[in-house]
Amino acid sequence: MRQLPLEILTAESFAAFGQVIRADEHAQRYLINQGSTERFHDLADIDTATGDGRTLLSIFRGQPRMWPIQLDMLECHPLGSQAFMPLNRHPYVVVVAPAGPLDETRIRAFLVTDGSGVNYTRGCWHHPLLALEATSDFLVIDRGGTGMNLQEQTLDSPLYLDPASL
Ligand SMILES: NC(=O)N[C@@H](O)C(=O)O
Ligand code: NI
Repeated sequence: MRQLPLEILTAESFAAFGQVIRADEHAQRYLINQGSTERFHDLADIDTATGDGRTLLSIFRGQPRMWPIQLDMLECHPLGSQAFMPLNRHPYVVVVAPAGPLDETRIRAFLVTDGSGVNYTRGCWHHPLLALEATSDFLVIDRGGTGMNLQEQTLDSPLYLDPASL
């Protein structure tokens, strides 16, 4: 079983898979509401318009995964993007690979500990939600509508997330 190291999530390291959603100094931001509110503007490319697509806003309540964490499959959404924004500060793990035919050598894992969210681009391979430490709620924005928007693939070689790489 191959160990998959956990990387730190940055906009640059995640660029091939989508956007990092973070209210920080890198965002386009400006004051609104007579200066009482700061808007961190347009943080992710929400892509749900394919076909009769419409944008869904949901909450996913993820149960914490227990170590060792074995990964046997990835999935992708060929018709739209999918964004996850944590509603608490519990850590979680994002496992991704570039869109297109799944190349298992290009699977990467990111540990998120600062409350940042992620938006997977349309077709980006990812593992279903991997919450850690506690039951965790995530605001999820993805595509509703007709068409098969979930493709799953079993890995030829299962992977283990390597906690020692933290
Ligand atoms: N299937 C579903 O709605 N959830 C997955 O897409 C996921 O990425 O968690
Ligand atoms: Ni998904």
